[in-house]
Amino acid sequence: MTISVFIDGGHGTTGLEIRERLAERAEIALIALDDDRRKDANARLDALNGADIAILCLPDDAARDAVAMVGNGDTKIIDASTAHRTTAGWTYGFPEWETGHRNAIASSRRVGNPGCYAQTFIALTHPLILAGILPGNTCVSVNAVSGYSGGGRAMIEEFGGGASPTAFRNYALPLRHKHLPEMQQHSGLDNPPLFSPSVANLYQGMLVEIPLHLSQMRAGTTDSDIRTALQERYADSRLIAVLDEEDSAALDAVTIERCAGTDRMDIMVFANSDSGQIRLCAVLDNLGKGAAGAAVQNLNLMGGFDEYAGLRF
Ligand SMILES: NC(=O)C1=CN([C@@H]2O[C@H](COP(=O)(O)OP(=O)(O)OC[C@H]3O[C@@H](n4cnc5c(N)ncnc54)[C@H](OP(=O)(O)O)[C@@H]3O)[C@@H](O)[C@H]2O)C=CC1
Ligand SMILES: CC(=O)N[C@@H](CCC(=O)OP(=O)(O)O)C(=O)O
Repeated sequence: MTISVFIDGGHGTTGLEIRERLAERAEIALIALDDDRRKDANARLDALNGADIAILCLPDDAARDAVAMVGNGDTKIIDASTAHRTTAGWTYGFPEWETGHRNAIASSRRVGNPGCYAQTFIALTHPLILAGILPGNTCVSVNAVSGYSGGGRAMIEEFGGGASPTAFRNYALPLRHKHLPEMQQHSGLDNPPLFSPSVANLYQGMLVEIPLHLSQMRAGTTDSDIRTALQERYADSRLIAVLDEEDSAALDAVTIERCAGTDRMDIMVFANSDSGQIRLCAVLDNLGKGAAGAAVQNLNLMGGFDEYAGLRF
C-alpha cells in the first residue's frame, strides 16, 4: 500500500528532518512544492487536500490556516506546531502515553504532535501519577536544556550555526512558556509545573530534569518504585528506555548529546536514599523524538505501517 504525504513547511527545520526520514520509503509518495510555490495558498490547498496525510511544520497561525483549508476533507493531519496539542477533538501524539493510546492515534484524523519539552515532562511524570506515586496536586519544577535547532530557523540564525559567543542561556523568564498547558493537561497534574528552559550552543539534543523529594510522594515510595513504574509504562517501547538502577548508578554524568541523531529517549532515576532526594532525568533529540521522529512514528501508526519504520535507534 502506498500513501501520499504532504509536508507543509517542508523547507523548515522540522520539515526537512521529516522529509529525510520519509524520502527513502517506497510505501510513501511525497507531494512536494517547489520553493517558489511553497507559500502559494492555491498550491498548498491542492497539496493539502490531495494528500492522505498532511504533516504541518508551520508556525501556529499558519498551521491553523492549513487545518481550515482541509476543512472536513479526507486528509488526515499531524500538526507539529503548538496550535492543537490541547484542542478538543485532537489526539495527543505521544503513542507511549497510556495503554491503548497507539490505537487512538492509529484511528485518529487529527493528531497534535507533542512539544519536545512537554512530551519529555509528561513521559517522566504521567506514569507516576497513573501509578498513584505522585499526587496530582504536587508542585513540580522542571529544568531543561535544548540544542538551538529547537527554536527553528530564527534561533539557528541567532546562534550563527554555532559561531555565537554564547555557550548557554536561559529564557522564558516570565514563566509563561507555551508548553505549560500541554504539560499540565497530559501529565495529569492539577497545576502547571515551574518550567526553566535553556538553550546551549549545540545544534540538536535535549536534557530534561525534574527534581523531587520522596516526601512529596505517596508514603513509603522508594526510588525503585519510581523506576519500576516508568519501566512498566515503557516496557513495550523500542524508543523509550528506562535505565535500571545499576546502569544509572554507573553514570557520573549525563550529556545532552547522548541521544542526538536518534529518535530515542533515555530515562534515568537518580536518588539519594539518605536525603530522600530524586532527580528524574530524560535525554532525547529535540528534532528526533522531540519533533520529526515523533511525527514519523505517528504517521506510521496512522498509515498502518510498522510503528518504527524509518526511525533511528
Ligand atoms: N525545531 C524543533 O525542534 C521543533 C519545532 N516544532 C514546531 O514545528 C513547527 C515548525 O518549526 P521549525 O521547523 O522549527 O520552524 P522553521 O522556522 O525552521 O520552519 C518553518 C517553516 O514554515 C514555513 N512557513 C511559514 N509560514 C508559512 C506559510 N504561511 N505557508 C507555508 N510555509 C510557511 C517557513 O518558511 P520561511 O522560513 O520562508 O518563512 C519555514 O520553512 C513550529 O510550529 C514549531 O513550534 C515542534 C517541535 C520541535
Ligand atoms: C530551544 C527552543 O526555543 N525551543 C522551543 C520549543 C521547541 C518545541 O518543542 O517546539 P514547539 O515550538 O513546537 O513547541 C521553545 O522553547 O519555544
